[in-house]
Amino acid sequence: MADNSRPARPVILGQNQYGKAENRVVKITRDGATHHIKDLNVSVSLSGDMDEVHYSGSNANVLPTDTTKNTVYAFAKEHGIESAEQFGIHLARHFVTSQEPIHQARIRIEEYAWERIEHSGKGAHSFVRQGQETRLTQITYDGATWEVVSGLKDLVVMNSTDSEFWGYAKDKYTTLKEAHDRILATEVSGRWRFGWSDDADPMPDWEESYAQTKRHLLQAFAETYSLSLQQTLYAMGARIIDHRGELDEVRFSLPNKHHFLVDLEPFGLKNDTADGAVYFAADRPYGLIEATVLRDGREARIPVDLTNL
Ligand SMILES: O=c1[nH]c(=O)c2[nH]c(=O)[nH]c2[nH]1
Repeated sequence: MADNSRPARPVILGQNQYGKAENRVVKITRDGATHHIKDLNVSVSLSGDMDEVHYSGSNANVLPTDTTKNTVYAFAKEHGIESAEQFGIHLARHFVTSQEPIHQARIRIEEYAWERIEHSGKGAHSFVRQGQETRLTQITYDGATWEVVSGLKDLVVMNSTDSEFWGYAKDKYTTLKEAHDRILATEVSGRWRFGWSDDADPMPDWEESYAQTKRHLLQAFAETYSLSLQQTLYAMGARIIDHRGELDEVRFSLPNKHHFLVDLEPFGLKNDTADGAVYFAADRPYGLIEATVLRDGREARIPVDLTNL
């Protein structure tokens, strides 16, 4: 039998800690048609009487990192998230007081702030992530003709309801459950091409055009009851083409930022969308939905791959 006892070597274990890092937890609280959101990235790090797992591999003192992850999601559902500080204090106290070998818990939390999208539709469940998007433009001139393509990237938006996805094609590899109430979130990358091409014609008001195009995009996102991200994309593009006569073409690349309902049944907790739920915000893989929306009769010139622009 292998001798796993502490080797007689002039070597000792120094500081050590362990836990589950970057638990992406999104808690929606429903107050009638008004939703509130808490979006956290929670990292748990525990330390204490952990010599044996390092020296001999005995796991007797090790609360699995998987358990620390489950605790984060279960606490979000059971106790809610009032503030990152309150949530972190609650978790740290739990680990230190419930597991004798754990002497110290360090909980690090990043919180992502969301603002409401003001719009004239019903409900208050549409949000835009705080922080500026990056505004973009590309100008091409051959001495006679101008081409101006502007746009933005890194604009993160979410609807916490009014999104479904069902009735899709199925084959033997399909496992996705149909969704009748899901979160729809994306990080918008969009480009729009101006019709203006000739110095003899009046130039568009570039600043006003950007502000209004962004506004229409956000409002279409907020006001569209979505059966797919494809439908929402088209609604955003169509609204821009309808309202902004200076633009001929819009192209969007929309990653579907999946939010999965966490299964809390094993802990006796019901987690369904109807009364405010806890989600795991996945970062990859992600669906990627891309399309061009054109003014009828105009040519599509924005490159298919927006990273080339
Ligand atoms: O809005 C969506 N469109 C899809 O094409 C798709 N595919 C998928 O798995 N989920 C979704 N959601």
